[in-house]
Amino acid sequence: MAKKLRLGIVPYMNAKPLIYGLNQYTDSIVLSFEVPSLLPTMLNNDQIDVAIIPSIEYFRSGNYAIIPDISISSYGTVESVKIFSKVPIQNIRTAALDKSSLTSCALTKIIFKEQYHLTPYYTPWDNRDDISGANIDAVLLIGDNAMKMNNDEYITLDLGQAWFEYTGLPFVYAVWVVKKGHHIPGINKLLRDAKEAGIRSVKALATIESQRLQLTQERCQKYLTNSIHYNLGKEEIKGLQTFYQHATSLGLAPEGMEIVLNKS
Ligand SMILES: C=C(O[C@@H]1C=C(C(=O)O)C=C[C@H]1O)C(=O)O
Repeated sequence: MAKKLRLGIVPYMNAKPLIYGLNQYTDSIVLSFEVPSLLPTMLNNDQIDVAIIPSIEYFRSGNYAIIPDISISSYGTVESVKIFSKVPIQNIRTAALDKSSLTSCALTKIIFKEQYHLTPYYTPWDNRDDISGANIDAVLLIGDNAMKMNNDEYITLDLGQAWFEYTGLPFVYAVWVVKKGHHIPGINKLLRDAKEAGIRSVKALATIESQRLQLTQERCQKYLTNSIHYNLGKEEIKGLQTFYQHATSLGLAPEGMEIVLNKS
């Protein structure tokens, strides 16, 4: 029997439209679900062949080629990448950053430093911990945990919105990648077709996710159609390059990396 293609993907609602169309390939594809910060290591260790990885990691590594036309992005409000603060944003002195994230941790540092002139003391955050009892001013949460948080108890900052106000550009959180030189015939088309099928089925997906997360169907559908975007066109590439420039200027990524798209 031919070896199955191993895909690594984040477990959050935002990624579901990208994999919905792959359900029909259970004989030839196996999906592994893991938090974004761990997927690059799995790819490097050859535990998987293709992965959705945090965009910052693409620039840190230099070892990957990006599958064209697909991303997890926002064009303004993202809803699921948020600072939850106990104090006004300008007064944050200690901030804990979701350990599951890499890109949004970098984005937090960029927005805090460049927009708010803040350099808080940063610590990692395990999202099983209790925020109200923790000795920190603010927490960055991403994904389903951020969606499920009660906004009323905190001052919040939506980082997709903050980025858009700052740059006028979309923000790219994650991209599908393969290791450079790892030729997987047909992978670009397979993942693009899957994305298109997922987007066509977004209503059904929102219903499934609303039950899983105990959120309303309307909220899930709005999130998957208005907040999260799945293209990687000219504007998103510009957003990605602009993020990379800010990241290098703060020492969060090495200089000299190029955007390389996967050919097959
Ligand atoms: C928008 C999101 O994008 C995610 C954020 C990531 C990060 O911060 O490293 C990585 C993958 C994406 O799934 C989210 O999960 O809320």
